[in-house]
Amino acid sequence: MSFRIQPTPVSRPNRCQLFGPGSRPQIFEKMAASEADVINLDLEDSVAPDDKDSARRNVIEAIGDIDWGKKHLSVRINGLDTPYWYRDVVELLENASDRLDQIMIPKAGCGADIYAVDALVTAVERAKGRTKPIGFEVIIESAAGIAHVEEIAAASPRMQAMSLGAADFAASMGMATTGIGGTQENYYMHREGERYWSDPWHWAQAAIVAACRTHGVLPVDGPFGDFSDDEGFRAQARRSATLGMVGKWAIHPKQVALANEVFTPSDEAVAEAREILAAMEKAKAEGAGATVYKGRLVDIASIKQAEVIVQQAEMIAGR
Ligand SMILES: CC(=O)SCCNC(=O)CCNC(=O)[C@H](O)C(C)(C)COP(=O)(O)OP(=O)(O)OC[C@H]1O[C@@H](n2cnc3c(N)ncnc32)[C@H](O)[C@@H]1OP(=O)(O)O
Ligand SMILES: O=CC(=O)O
Ligand SMILES: [Mg+2]
Repeated sequence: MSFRIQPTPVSRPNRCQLFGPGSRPQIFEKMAASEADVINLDLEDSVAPDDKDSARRNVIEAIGDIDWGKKHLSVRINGLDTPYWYRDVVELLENASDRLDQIMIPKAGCGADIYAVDALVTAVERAKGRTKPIGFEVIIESAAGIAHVEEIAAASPRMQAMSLGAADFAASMGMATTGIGGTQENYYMHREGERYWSDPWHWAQAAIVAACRTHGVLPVDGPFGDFSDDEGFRAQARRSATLGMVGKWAIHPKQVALANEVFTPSDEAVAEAREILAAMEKAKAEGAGATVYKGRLVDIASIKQAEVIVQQAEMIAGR
């Protein structure tokens, strides 16, 4: 640990981010009524080129007209390699109501990408006298993005969250798959006639978590494409939670409950974490820095581990 204290990310539940195409306004009310913590209205890859202008209008209208409750409301703009993104930013910030919380920048490739969007957002905010600063979330979904993940996490005080986008990431890396997240048939170890599947997303997720935790940004797992595979989704989400991610996208409403289930600490996990804290209080009172809990070592680091779980549970309960 450096002498510099690890920054704390924004304190809000981010267990599930529900996506919906901006070109499909019929589902916006359903998105608002869902149990997702974050809503992502999409102007990017789920919207066909001919629908970009109308999707932008739909989204701007819906931000003001629909009751989004306590949800964190985000719009995914188009990538900086397209002719659409600057209009997305300008029209959103000139015309959308203050209910808009965040914009999501896809295909972030370097810190300068975030700087460019920040400069434009800041100029429009000032010109329009917007007093609520817009937050940023980004998607790491290219070779360049993962190579520059730390400078991206540090690129702006607006940065709140960072997701792994498995689909574009796989394409950019030249991975031999059309699957979006989850187990990949050919990614296995072989031993004595048996196959043992490994996790091709692991290293990118770990890099994202490390960059996010260094700079006080929420790490999030992106899409799981096969929405008929609940157990596959759960397994992917559990691996992400174990690595330190705080939530996962839902690309279909049936994935919302699955994400909430995995990223809400269970009663058992919270009870055990509280017991560890109590055991360490007792140890401290007795002048010890380490003790035994259920036959295993717990020490001062265990306090920090247990606090992660308790604080996450309390934040979710208090939302
Ligand atoms: C790789 C990436 O970039 S992922 C992020 C971008 N992609 C997206 O945003 C895609 C988001 N998802 C969708 O567009 C849709 O869920 C699809 C295309 C996958 C499936 O849509 P459908 O064929 O309509 O799904 P299905 O028939 O199972 O829908 C069941 C119900 O959920 C509703 N629904 C579908 N998608 C959503 C959604 N994203 N949010 C809320 N409700 C939804 C449907 O309107 C339907 O409602 P009803 O029962 O009242 O009629
Ligand atoms: O945008 C998300 C992705 O997986 O690509
Ligand atoms: Mg993508």
